[in-house]
Amino acid sequence: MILLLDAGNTRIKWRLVAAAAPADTTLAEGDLEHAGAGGLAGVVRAHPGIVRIVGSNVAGAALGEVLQNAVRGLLPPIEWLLPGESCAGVRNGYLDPAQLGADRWAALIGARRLHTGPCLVVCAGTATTLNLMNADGLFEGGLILPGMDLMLRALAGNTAQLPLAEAAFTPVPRTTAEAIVSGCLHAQAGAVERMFERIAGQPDALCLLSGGGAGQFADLLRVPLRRVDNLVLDGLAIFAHNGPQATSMG
Ligand SMILES: Nc1ncnc2c1ncn2[C@@H]1O[C@H](COP(=O)(O)OP(=O)(O)O)[C@@H](O)[C@H]1O
Ligand SMILES: CC(C)(COP(=O)(O)O)[C@@H](O)C(=O)NCCC(=O)O
Ligand SMILES: [K+]
Repeated sequence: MILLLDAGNTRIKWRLVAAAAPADTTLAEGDLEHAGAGGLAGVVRAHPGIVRIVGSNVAGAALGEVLQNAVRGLLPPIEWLLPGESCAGVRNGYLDPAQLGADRWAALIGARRLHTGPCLVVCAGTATTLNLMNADGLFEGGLILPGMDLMLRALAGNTAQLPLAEAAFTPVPRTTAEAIVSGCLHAQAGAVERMFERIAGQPDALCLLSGGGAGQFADLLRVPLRRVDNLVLDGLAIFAHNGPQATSMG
């Protein structure tokens, strides 16, 4: 079995897949808090038969080291996905390919397997990223904005009168909490819809939406939409089976 790790800025998501391709069957999955990252050892011990760990990490080298130290002596070094020029049919259009977040790169690799038409790959996590990929598998570029929770916390933490709001989306808000929540949801959904306009006229254009925050604004989106549980882990599974092995970091 291969243990896949998606270390994001809020949580570490993990998934177990078979060592032989195709790896589209999830054998087990879960998540760890950053503070509990050492618990990766427990995940490995609880699932005998893991032979490799393949991961992406955008949460810093220190967290990568904690994860690596947790499994030292149990398994070979974690193979970290590092964004490059191309992988599994996806080409990286960033001016400096290495500058792209490893999670965005993995999500694009996962997306390409699910849809070969033009797509907007949206990952709603700590940050929300919107990534445009054309029908040839070229990642053309994309956007980064604060995720919904970050937007809410930025308002609460930097104003005198605004609370950390909890409310439902309301078209024309008449309370502060509704105004905040609806404003931030419009910002998330609006960014998606505006970016999707770039491909909307093309045949088979699709928005793929993934990430822990996806459920907060999925219902608001007026675009052809497919929800995917975790595109980053999907892409890591493909990388694990197709990509170069044994890249270590941290
Ligand atoms: N159990 C959970 N723990 C933390 N965040 C959660 C949970 N369930 C949903 N969320 C939402 O998911 C977001 C984090 O999504 P995730 O994809 O894990 O982010 P990241 O990849 O940046 O760590 C949070 O901002 C929150 O809105
Ligand atoms: C944009 C991100 C912070 C998203 O991280 P996440 O919300 O998934 O934790 C991460 O992909 C990142 O640090 N990217 C590097 C810069 C870039 O992709 O251009
Ligand atoms: K994200």
